[in-house]
Amino acid sequence: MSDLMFAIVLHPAIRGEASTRLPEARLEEAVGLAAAINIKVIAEEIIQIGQPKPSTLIGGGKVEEIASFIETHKPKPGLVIVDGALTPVQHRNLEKAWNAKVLDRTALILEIFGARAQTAEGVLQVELAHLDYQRSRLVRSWTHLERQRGGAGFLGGPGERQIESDRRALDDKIVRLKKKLEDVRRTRTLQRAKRKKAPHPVIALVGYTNAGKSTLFNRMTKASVKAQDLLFATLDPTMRAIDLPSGVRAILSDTVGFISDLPTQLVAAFRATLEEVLEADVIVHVRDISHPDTEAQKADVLAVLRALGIEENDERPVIEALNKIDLLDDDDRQDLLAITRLKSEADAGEPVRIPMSAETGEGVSALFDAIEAALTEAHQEMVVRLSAPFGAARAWLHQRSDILDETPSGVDLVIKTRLSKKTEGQFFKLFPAATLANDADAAYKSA
Ligand SMILES: Nc1nc2c(ncn2[C@@H]2O[C@H](COP(=O)(O)OP(=O)(O)OP(=O)(O)O)[C@@H](O)[C@H]2O)c(=O)[nH]1
Ligand SMILES: [Mg+2]
Repeated sequence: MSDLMFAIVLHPAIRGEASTRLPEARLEEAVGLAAAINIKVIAEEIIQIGQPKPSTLIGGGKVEEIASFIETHKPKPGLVIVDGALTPVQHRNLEKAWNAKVLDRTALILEIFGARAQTAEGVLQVELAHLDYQRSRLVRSWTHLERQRGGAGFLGGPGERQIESDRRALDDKIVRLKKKLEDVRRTRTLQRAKRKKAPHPVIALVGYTNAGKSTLFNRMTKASVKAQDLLFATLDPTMRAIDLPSGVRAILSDTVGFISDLPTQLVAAFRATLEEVLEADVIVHVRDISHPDTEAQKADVLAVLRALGIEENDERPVIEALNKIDLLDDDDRQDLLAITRLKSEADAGEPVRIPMSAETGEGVSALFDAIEAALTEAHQEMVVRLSAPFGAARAWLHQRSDILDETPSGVDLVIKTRLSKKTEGQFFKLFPAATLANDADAAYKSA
């Protein structure tokens, strides 16, 4: 087993396949992914592929060359990572030819998520995604075998029955796992419901893996004077209460990093974990602006957000934190600062962009200000007149909003609060007798 620690990483560059990235950068990313789970990469190579081979993807000569490298190299690599998609047949044939374990990109990402998952829910989710992946392989290889056997005229061989029973065993496991996951989720939903009662806005950090989300999370929670995680004992470990410069308390949430070609099984599985993102009041998209593929990474992140159901026309404010400016040379840095200044004035529909460095702290206070501004915009201050009897309406507002002031006015109550457009809509639908008042409202003033 120990030679599984030593790996070869291959990036198949298939001719004619559109990619926004250079194969060199993709290979480098794959090597970085392997390193993330402590695999020692002893060789890496870009494999040019003119015509993908159905049986092995990679051409026969190259397969043999790699086989003999594996055979003779000390220590012998027990793992080959193929940074692309392999069909089940290609997967099996390559493992046989190389006498080594083969992981394609999806399998590699599943391994990493498996190694990183910490909460009970996370572990179950990854396991489920894994089984799902295995099952899809089985199904596809089964149909393939069936076709082959059909041609050769011996249907119903032992291999097929084996696969059938494997598949049933997997199905059973999947059902059991889903049930367990449901139990864990029910508990979490209860916890979330409790948290909902606290009227604090949620700020979600999202971004490509390695963009600097956790570094920024740590800096922001430290920068916030009264940062503490005692407020809600049930918060996930990656959520903290922070106080914004104006004193408004908010919940900051760190999230799992995104990556290009995130396996669909994982997007589905992590939907629940990413619920915080779905319900956040402000989304901070953390970008590694010093990375040569920063634009492609941004596109990937937006694609995953879309897959999660966050559309481009979502009215929620998005702030781009252009991180790692400390790694830019002077010229690039000046250009970036100039462009972001121009942009913030020109494109009203574009996200606010803040150049910053989570490492040095530069720009972090500007980011705080931008978050604060976005929150204020998302949560308009308003004065509402509740006519008697107002008990239910008042309780409803207390549960869902930040009450700034309450003043009796005759038998009525005038409440000053901060509401998002959505909550405002819900409120006036539920309590049509309530009316919007103004600060200048005479009744309010004279009350
Ligand atoms: N030079 C520099 N390095 C940074 C900066 N921010 C983060 N890093 C480094 O970038 C690497 C990744 O940072 P993380 O905060 O772990 O990134 P992440 O987005 O949380 O990554 P995942 O959790 O894998 O998605 C670390 O080595 C950080 O030290 C920055 O502003 N400047
Ligand atoms: Mg992180």
